[in-house]
Amino acid sequence: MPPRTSTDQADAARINSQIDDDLRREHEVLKRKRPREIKVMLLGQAESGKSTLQKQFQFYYASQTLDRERPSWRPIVYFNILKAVRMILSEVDYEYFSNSPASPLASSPSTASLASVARSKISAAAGYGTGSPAADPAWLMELSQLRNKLLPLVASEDALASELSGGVTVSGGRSGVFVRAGWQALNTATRAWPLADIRHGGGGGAGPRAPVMMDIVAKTLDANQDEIEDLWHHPGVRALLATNKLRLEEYAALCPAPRPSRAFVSDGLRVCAWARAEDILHVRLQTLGVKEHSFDINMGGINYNWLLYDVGGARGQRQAWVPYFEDATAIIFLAPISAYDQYLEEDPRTNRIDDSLQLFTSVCTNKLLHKAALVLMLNKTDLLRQKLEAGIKVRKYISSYGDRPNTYEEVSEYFRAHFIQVHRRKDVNRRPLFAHFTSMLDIKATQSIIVNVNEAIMRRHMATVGLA
Ligand SMILES: Nc1nc2c(ncn2[C@@H]2O[C@H](COP(=O)(O)OP(=O)(O)OP(=O)(O)O)[C@@H](O)[C@H]2O)c(=O)[nH]1
Ligand SMILES: [Mg+2]
Repeated sequence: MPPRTSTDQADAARINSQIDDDLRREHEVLKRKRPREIKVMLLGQAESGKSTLQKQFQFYYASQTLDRERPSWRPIVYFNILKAVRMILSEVDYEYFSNSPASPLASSPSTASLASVARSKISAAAGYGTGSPAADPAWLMELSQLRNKLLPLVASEDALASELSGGVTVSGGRSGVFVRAGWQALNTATRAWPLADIRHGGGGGAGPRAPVMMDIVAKTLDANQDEIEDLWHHPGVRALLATNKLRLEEYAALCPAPRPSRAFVSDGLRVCAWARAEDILHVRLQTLGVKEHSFDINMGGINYNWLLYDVGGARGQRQAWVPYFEDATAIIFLAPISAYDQYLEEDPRTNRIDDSLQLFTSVCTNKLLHKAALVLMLNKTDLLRQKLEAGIKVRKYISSYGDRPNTYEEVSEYFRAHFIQVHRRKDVNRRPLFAHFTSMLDIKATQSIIVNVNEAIMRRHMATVGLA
C-alpha cells in the first residue's frame, strides 16, 4: 500500500470530524425524541403519605387515568368506612360495656352501673362536668341501639376485604385490603372487583363473578347513613376521641356527614359508580411491595418519562426497596410530623417520629443512593395543627421537647431542625436537601410543591450528569 500523503490524512480527519458531527446531531435528535427516564422513589414509614403523593402526581400529570380508575376506588372507600365504624364500636364496647357478663351491650342494671363508672371517668378526663351530654342517662341506650343497627354492616368487613383482595390474606391479624400493581386498570365500570376472578378469567371460564359483598355493603351503608353519622357525633365517641382512647386513622374522616362519605355513599349508589377526587386522596389502601407509576412530563420542551416508585413503608416491606436504589434519580422522603403521639403498628414500642428519623438516617447514609437527589416532605401538617390545637402535648411523647411552647410554629420547626441535622451530620456526599412542609390532602398547595420539587430534581440531575 502506498504511503499516505498529508492530503490523504487531512481528508480522513475531515471525514472523521464530519461523521462525528453527524453522529452527534443524530444523537441529539434521538435524545429529544426518546423520552429520558427519571426514576423517583417515594420512601417513608407506613402511612406517611407516599401513595397519596403518588395520587397527587397522577392528578397533575395524568388526571384522565385517575378518572378511569374512579370506579375502582368506590369499594375501597366502603371498606375504609366499615373499618372505622368497627374500630369505634369496639372501643365503645371496651370502654363502656366490657364488664357485662352476658351481652356486651346489654342494658342490665349491673352493666349500666359499671358503664356509668367508666363513663364518668371518661367525662372527667375529657373535661366534661356532670350535666354534660355525656352524663345523660339515655346515653348508653343510644349507643347500644346504634351498635345493634350497625353490627350487620361491621360483620361484613372481612368478607368484603377478602372479596376485594381476591382471597389474598396477609398475616398479622388485622383485616385489610391488599392489591397488586395495576389493580386500578383491571377494575373499570364494566369490569369490577374481585381481582382474583378477573386475573384468572372467572370461575371455570364463566367470566368474572359479580362482586356480591360490594353490593351488599353498598346497600347496607346506604340504609345506615344516619346511624353512622349519629355514632360519629355521639358525645360518648367524641369523649373517647378527645382523650385519645380512641385513635382513628386519617381515612376515618370519610365517616362523618356531610363530608365525603355521605355524599359519596349516596352518589356512589344512586347516581354513578365513582369516587370524588377528595375521596380518592383520603382513602387508605396499604401498599405491598414496590409499585411503578409512569408519567410523561415535558420540561423545557423535552419529554421525560418519570417513573415513580411507591413502596410499602412497614418495616417488613423495607427490604424490597433496595434493588431499586442504584438507579434512583431522586428520593422523596415523607415524614408524617403529626405522628408524634403515635407508635409503629409493627413495633408498638417505637415512636413514629423516632422511626422516621432512623429511616431518614439510613437513606442519607446508604451508599447505593449517593447520587440521588434528596427531597424531604414533612407531611400531615394539617393534622399536626389539629392535634396541637386539641392540646395534645409533644413533651408527653418526646421528652427532649422539654418546655418549649406547644404551638404549630415551634413544633414544626423543632421537627424540621431534627431532620436537617440528620442530613447535615450523616450525608457524607453533602448533597443539597430540598425540604418542604406538606399537607397532602390540599390539592392546590401540593401541586405547586410538586412542580417546585420536579424542577429541583431536574436541575440536580442535569448537574450530576454534567449537562448543566
Ligand atoms: N390529614 C392528612 N391525611 C393524610 C396526609 N397524607 C396522607 N394522609 C392520609 O394518610 C393515610 C395513609 O396515607 P398513604 O398515602 O396510604 O400512606 P403510605 O405512606 O402510602 O402507606 P403504606 O402504603 O402503608 O406504606 C391515607 O388515609 C391518606 O389519606 C396529610 O397530609 N394529611
Ligand atoms: Mg402506600
